[in-house]
Amino acid sequence: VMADWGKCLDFGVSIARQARTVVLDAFEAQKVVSLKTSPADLVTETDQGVENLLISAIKEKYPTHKFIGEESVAAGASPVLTDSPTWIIDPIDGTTNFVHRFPFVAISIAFAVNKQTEFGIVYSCMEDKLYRAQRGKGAFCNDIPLRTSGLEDITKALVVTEIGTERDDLSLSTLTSNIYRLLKIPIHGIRAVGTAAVDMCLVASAGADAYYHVGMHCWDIAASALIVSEAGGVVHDISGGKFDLMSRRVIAASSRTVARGIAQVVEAFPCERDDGLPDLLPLDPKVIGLNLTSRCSTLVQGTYPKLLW
Ligand SMILES: O=P(O)(O)O[C@H]1[C@H](O)[C@@H](O)[C@H](O)[C@@H](O)[C@@H]1O
Ligand SMILES: [Mg+2]
Ligand SMILES: [Mg+2]
Repeated sequence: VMADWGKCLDFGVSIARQARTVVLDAFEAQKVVSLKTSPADLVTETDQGVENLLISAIKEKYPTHKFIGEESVAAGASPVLTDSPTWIIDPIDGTTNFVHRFPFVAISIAFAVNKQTEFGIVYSCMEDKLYRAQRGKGAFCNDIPLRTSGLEDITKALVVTEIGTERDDLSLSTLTSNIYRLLKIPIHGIRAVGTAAVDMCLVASAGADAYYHVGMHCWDIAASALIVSEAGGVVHDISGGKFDLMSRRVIAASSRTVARGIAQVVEAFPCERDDGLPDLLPLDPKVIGLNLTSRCSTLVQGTYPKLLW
């Protein structure tokens, strides 16, 4: 029988609401900003404070549960997802927006058991939009049911993506040529809100038709990936194959057709998986009928083979 994690979800919503008041109070205040992996990868005391607030509240109620938190990982914790009940937390998604007071900042909380996401919560703090989904039970924004646009025709798509924090030539040339190739399809347009979690919730709520990105982390999208699929959307790897939460690549879309259209023109740049495993080629045996057993031990330099089906 499927365990009902509904009470756990309710607890998650209650601590997300508490955390939002901390974010709102800090939003106008002076901030101490530190750098992480690049001059564009920022972190503040509020990121760390909110993560500590969430983790200590959860530990008190569920002492055996595990955590993958963005700022805990930045401080050295290992982001390996086991079968144990695990909370995957991004305390502030959109830290650069937060620092600049660009009003799109989200708290993202996902909960996984046996490596399967059971619920996801994304609180877009300045908009006061609390998105949530429980596996098999639909997706909601402030208790209103969500459905994606269902769009099939990519030439009518509004696509969201992110600029990310990479500033090296390979990442930036891949990223900008992806935008160029998408616009040449043509599509209606491209937007970047500055938080992956909100980008994906826009797909779930039909405000956009697809989101794609290479370089974000599991904590950015674990919650919103479930919200998109519970809203009737699809979530795939950037190649069009099977989505892998730890691979740092994703396409979330209104339909498989739109996802396929994006997979055909965008390319990935190599980036280290969240779980530190050697990068698996995004080959979904079902999709290409291959019997793949060995892992791809080295990154395929440049771009991944196109997986068109
Ligand atoms: O603001 P954080 O939690 O660091 O997440 C952002 C990430 O750092 C950026 O690289 C992405 O472009 C954003 O979409 C993430 O939201
Ligand atoms: Mg984030
Ligand atoms: Mg963050």
